[in-house]
Amino acid sequence: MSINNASTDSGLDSQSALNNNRPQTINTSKSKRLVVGLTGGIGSGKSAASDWFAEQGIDIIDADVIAHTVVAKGSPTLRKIQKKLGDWVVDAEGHMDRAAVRTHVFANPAALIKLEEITHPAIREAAKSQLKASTSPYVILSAPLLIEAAEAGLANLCQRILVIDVSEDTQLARASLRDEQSMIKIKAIMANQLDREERNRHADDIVVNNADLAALYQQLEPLHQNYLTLAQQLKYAVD
Ligand SMILES: CC(C)(COP(=O)(O)OP(=O)(O)OC[C@H]1O[C@@H](n2cnc3c(N)ncnc32)[C@H](O)[C@@H]1O)[C@@H](O)C(=O)NCCC(=O)NCCS
Ligand SMILES: Nc1ncnc2c1ncn2[C@@H]1O[C@H](COP(=O)(O)OP(=O)(O)OP(=O)(O)O)[C@@H](O)[C@H]1O
Repeated sequence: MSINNASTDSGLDSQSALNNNRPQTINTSKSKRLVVGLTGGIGSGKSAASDWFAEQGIDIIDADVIAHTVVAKGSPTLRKIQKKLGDWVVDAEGHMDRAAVRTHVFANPAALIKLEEITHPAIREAAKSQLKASTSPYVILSAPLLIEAAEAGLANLCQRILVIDVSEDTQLARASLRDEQSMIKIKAIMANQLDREERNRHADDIVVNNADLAALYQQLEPLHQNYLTLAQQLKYAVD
């Protein structure tokens, strides 16, 4: 069953684009909790957007953070990766050698698949338990591969998808400035992510983050109000 957002006026202007192809509906059969999936390519501004939602009191579940936690030193997930890819994935201190793994998997599609087959189920399980523990009016689930990793099922946990959209030039410039990584490495990661058009097609809401942070926050405010309304409707929906 799905319910309509009674006030179809979401308060969004044309710049803070609601994806017009998508009705303001939410699937109540999934959960009585509104989970908004937040996604975008590398360096698009997911963390900047998450930080703003967190300031509004919204719980954030960050798949990137979980992805780091599940491969902690001595974890079963790291042992599985080591068994699958080789002992070289672990450094002398027993930590995952992230730079070595990154270089290897983004140049070897088969190795990336092997890595994701191990990490994605672990990320999903951890995300599910964080969802259970969360208490805010709605929850943001931030994941770079929300749409790509359909088999990992993160998108299945979400009622709506919010995409942070940015031009590829801005993406490259911001990601390389932040990580001090070469354009080539960032382009290799981008090649393993959806292109903008395809990602935007899956969006319920789209925020364009080509300008400054103030412009980003200005677009997030009406979305936040809309999510609060949808969360209330979902809470009291009758199946
Ligand atoms: C390959 C790894 C070791 C590189 O680690 P590193 O510390 O250099 O990068 P980090 O994890 O901070 O990721 C940086 C960015 O790369 C992108 N990215 C990460 N994993 C992937 C992937 N499997 N496919 C495409 N892009 C990815 C994301 O935009 C992410 O924000 C690491 O990203 C990893 O273990 N990836 C597999 C787990 C995964 O899929 N994570 C994404 C969360 S759903
Ligand atoms: N509107 C903006 N104006 C200026 N800088 C920005 C803006 N949005 C984000 N940034 C900066 O760009 C960089 C990338 O943003 P952020 O870390 O939020 O992206 P991300 O989508 O979380 O990236 P990743 O997928 O790599 O984790 C950061 O240094 C951030 O401070």
